[in-house]
Amino acid sequence: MSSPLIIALDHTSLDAALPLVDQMDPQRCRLKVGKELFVRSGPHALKMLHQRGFDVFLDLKFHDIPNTVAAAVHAAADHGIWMVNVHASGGRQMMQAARDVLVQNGLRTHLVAVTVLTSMDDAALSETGVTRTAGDQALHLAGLARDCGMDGVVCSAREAGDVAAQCGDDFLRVTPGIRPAFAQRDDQSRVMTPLEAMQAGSTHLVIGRPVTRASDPMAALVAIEQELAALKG
Ligand SMILES: O=c1ccn([C@@H]2O[C@H](COP(=O)(O)O)[C@@H](O)[C@H]2O)c(=O)[nH]1
Repeated sequence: MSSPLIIALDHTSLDAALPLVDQMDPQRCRLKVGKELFVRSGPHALKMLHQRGFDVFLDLKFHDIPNTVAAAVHAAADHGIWMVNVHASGGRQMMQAARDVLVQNGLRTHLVAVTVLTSMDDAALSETGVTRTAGDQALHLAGLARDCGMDGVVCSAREAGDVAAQCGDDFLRVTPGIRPAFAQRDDQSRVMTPLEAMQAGSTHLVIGRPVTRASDPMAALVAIEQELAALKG
C-alpha cells in the first residue's frame, strides 16, 4: 500500500520549500502545492517536484462558474498532477463540467471536492447561512460530489467514516486538520491525530505545519510514520 501521507508545502516559494523536499522520499509521501506556493512559483514548482519523482496534489480549490472551473481543471491536469480539487459548494453543474473535461481529454488526474473547510466549526458554518452541522453538511456535499462523478472529497477525518459508508470505500477521503499529539491546533477546528484519522476511515492525510514548522521537520515526519506503524501491526 502506498503512503497515505500528503505533506502540504505551504512555503513562501519553491526556493524555500526545496531544502525540505530534498530530504523527502516519494515513496514516503506525496506533496501538496497550495495557493501561496503556486502563486509565487507557478507551474515551475510542479515541474521541479515531478522531476524529483513526487505525486503532486495541486490544492487551488477552484470555485467559479462551470466553464471557468472546467478550463482551470483542464489547465491544471495538463501539468501532469496527481490530484486537483474544486469546492463542492460550487454545485452540480460546476463539478460535472470539471469531471467532463478530464474524461473528454483522457486526463487521469484525481478530481476531489472540498466539502466544509476543516478550519470551520458549526458556528462558523452557521454564519454563512448553512444551518446543518459541519459534519452533516460535509456528508451532504460528499453525496452530491459522488453523484457528480468526483473521485472523492476533502473533509475532516471526523466525517471520513460516514463518507465511506455513504459513498463507498473507493471514494477518496482526503483529510486535512491532522494534528499529532505534539503539534498545535493552529487555525484548524475539526482535527484528529494521524492514527485516529486512519482508524476513522481517511484514505489520505494532509499534514502541513506539524511537519513544515517543526524544529526538525524530518523527525516530525518520522514520528508520524511511527504512529501509523500501529496500523500494520
Ligand atoms: O478543509 C481544508 C482544505 C484544505 N486544507 C489545506 O490543508 C493544509 C493543512 O495544513 P496544516 O498546516 O496541517 O493545517 C493547508 O494547506 C490547507 O490549505 C485544510 O487545512 N482544510
